[in-house]
Amino acid sequence: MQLLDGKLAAQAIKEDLKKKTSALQEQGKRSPHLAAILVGTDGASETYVASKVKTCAEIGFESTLKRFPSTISEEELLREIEELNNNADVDGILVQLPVPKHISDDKVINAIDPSKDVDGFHPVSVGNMVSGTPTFIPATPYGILLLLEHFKVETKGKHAVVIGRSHIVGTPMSILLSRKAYPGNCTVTICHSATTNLKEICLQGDIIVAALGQAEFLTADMVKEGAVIVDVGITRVADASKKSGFALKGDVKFDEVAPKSSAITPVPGGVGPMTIAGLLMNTYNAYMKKQ
Ligand SMILES: Nc1nc(=O)c2c([nH]1)NC[C@@H]1CN(c3ccc(C(=O)N[C@@H](CCC(=O)O)C(=O)O)cc3)C=[N+]21
Repeated sequence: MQLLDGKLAAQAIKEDLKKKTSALQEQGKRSPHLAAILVGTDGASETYVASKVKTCAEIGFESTLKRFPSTISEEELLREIEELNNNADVDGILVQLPVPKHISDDKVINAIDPSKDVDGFHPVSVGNMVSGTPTFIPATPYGILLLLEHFKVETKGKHAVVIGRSHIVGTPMSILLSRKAYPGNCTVTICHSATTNLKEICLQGDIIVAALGQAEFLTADMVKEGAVIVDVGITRVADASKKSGFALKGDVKFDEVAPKSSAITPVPGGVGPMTIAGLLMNTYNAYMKKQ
């Protein structure tokens, strides 16, 4: 069993971006700049955004974190996005989701200039991905592709089973894995809450991407011997023995699935760090497109 170590793969990508950024600075150019908007004080969102900002600093990217109380109006938030759209020194804009209920996700996503849409959620980015001329791929699927590439996982002709059909992970992941380019060229099955024979389908999977958001859902009896397992889930489960009061659990029951798999991502330290790597790659690409 090979551990698909996302921390390690993300480190290699970060080092590469750091070198590229120093080269830009030596030419007297400014650095790529990511602007993140965080609304409210959700614990997990705080952690992720802090991690994105910290990683920018590590590799020499500029970053701006704009924080707003959960009482901010939709109108005001849209104005803030517009301001970042018009700021020529900002390459990538990310609005950490979820936003409070009185604010429309769709309006927020649509407000972002597609040339700065490093999350890849804007309809223009989605359209470009589907029509085979991707501009920005959502960070998590992008990170997973980079991870498979880093560890040279064979994907051609494999049956990939994607569990979950979210716009952020399941849907784009299934599209990307079906493309001809490596890593891809898979036969893809998407499973979801209305799938009746999930276990039978999973047992056929050479590659399983678990992205349904249910802690320890995928068990050993659902997995074929030698399958490659990508665990996208990250759920905080109460755990009194931890200083934080919680443990992070993936969508895969790691201890029993790992021995059966040929390769598997851990949680934490798997897809999470690669999501950040995907976001930084998108930010760098946004910067380069403007040059
Ligand atoms: N507009 C938007 N873009 C996002 O990309 C986005 C978002 N909203 N909302 C929430 C999800 C979640 N997400 C993660 C990023 C890093 C880790 C990560 O680094 N996780 C660490 C553990 C971090 C911890 O201790 O909690 C790991 O898996 O090793 C996880 C999850 C980005 N998201």
